[in-house]
Amino acid sequence: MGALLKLNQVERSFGTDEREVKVLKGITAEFPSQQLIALRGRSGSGKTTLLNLIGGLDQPTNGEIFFQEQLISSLPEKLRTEMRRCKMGIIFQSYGLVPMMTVEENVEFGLRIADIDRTEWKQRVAEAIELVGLTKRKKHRPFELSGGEQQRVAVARAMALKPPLILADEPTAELDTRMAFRIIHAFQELLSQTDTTVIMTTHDPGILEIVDHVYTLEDGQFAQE
Ligand SMILES: Nc1ncnc2c1ncn2[C@@H]1O[C@H](COP(=O)(O)OP(=O)(O)OP(=O)(O)O)[C@@H](O)[C@H]1O
Repeated sequence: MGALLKLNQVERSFGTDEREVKVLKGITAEFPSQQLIALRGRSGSGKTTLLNLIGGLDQPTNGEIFFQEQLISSLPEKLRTEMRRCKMGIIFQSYGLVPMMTVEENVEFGLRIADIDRTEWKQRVAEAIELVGLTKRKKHRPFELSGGEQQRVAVARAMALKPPLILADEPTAELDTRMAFRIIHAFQELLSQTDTTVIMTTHDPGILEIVDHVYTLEDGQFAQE
């Protein structure tokens, strides 16, 4: 099989005419399976915009995005949602947890909507919650947890799915160094056992050093490394 994800001259602008802002100006790249990839760039450089496009939460102004060799950038919203639920783990602050559900229920819900066989739920949920160190808090609801703990629930929800692609926007931003590396090692373990690729935004120099590849967004394009 070819690359897991291909971006072909992807552009995204916001606004029109003289108020138009060109955020992404032609991104071309290929991302294989089983990679831990970091995306960096200064504030406003378009990292979140790019993750939204890859996750099908937004569509490019021009250009194409292929995921598992399927052109996803022009799929209708319903199909993009289905693809995201089944094949992507999303760790974004705005892609929130369900407030009325406990930690366990939130992680299980991700499996339910992805149509994962019910017999696998219990073990996958317990494993993922253990990986992010929240076993003692599994009966709590999100509002009873700190920001960093909520972020770890989102990580567990994505990890339990074991999807081909995990997209994570600053997944370690609110965590202390020890917990941040625990999460990164959990990503590494997942991708050594499955075909998962993780694309995450980060500014953390320690993390940038241990990932497989770093892409830097500069002036709407990937800078040459
Ligand atoms: N829906 C939108 N409408 C108008 N402008 C937008 C929209 N979304 C993003 N932008 C603009 O696009 C630019 C890039 O934003 P984006 O959130 O992708 O940056 P970022 O690199 O993730 O920044 P940060 O590191 O601060 O999170 C910003 O100038 C932002 O104002």
